[in-house]
Amino acid sequence: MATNAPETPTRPPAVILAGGRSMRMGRPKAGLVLDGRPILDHIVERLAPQVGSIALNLNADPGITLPPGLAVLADTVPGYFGPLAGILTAMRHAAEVAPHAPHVLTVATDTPFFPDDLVGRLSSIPDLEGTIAVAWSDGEMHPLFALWPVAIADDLEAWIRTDAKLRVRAFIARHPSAAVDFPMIATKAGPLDPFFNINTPDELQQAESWLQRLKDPKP
Ligand SMILES: Nc1nc2c(ncn2[C@@H]2O[C@H](COP(=O)(O)OP(=O)(O)OP(=O)(O)O)[C@@H](O)[C@H]2O)c(=O)[nH]1
Ligand SMILES: [Mg+2]
Repeated sequence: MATNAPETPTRPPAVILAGGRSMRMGRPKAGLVLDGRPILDHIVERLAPQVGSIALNLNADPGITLPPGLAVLADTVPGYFGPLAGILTAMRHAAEVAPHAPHVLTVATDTPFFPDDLVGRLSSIPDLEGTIAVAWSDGEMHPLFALWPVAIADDLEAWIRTDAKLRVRAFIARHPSAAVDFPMIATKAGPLDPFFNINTPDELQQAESWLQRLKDPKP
């Protein structure tokens, strides 16, 4: 989605990762509805103030009308090679739409409570250039929430074409990286991990419950 903001290091291009098969959910996660609205609306709303442009990485029809103006990108290396294929697609897209942007941001379509200061904090690490800045919370890495140097796209493509396991963490370990820790969100029902992600119908119900708690006044 085009916004009026220029592409600067603090307003990077962004890609929403939704290219998986959604096997556990049983239907495309990009087509989920949360709080009566498409989950993509929640994601785009949170992302738009933080980034210069937004595209959506998808490999199948999500079965809904997409938010207007969202560029849709199929994997540049087709064959469901996993999230790294989505990250590569994001890097290739960024190189096209924002040739001077050193990084591209990725977020996942199934993680609706991600921080509204995600980009600000990821891009504030020292020596950002050439570094993968990755979100953490509660002692866990969230490797799909990261700023990726576009310059490592060819290395990633070679890795996808040759590595058997295709683990995102293993790819990150090949490059300089920095961890940025995000706090839990306080709710009346206890702490909510901002990177709570929805994989199953049960987790979709949990997300609905968290949303109602977030609407309550802060404890
Ligand atoms: N581009 C792309 N993205 C993928 C692929 N596999 C998973 N992803 C994305 O990676 C993220 C994490 O994957 P999961 O949460 O396991 O989603 P999923 O693979 O669709 O769901 P399951 O089939 O239930 O594992 C999600 O945003 C997926 O859309 C793939 O082959 N290509
Ligand atoms: Mg998966």
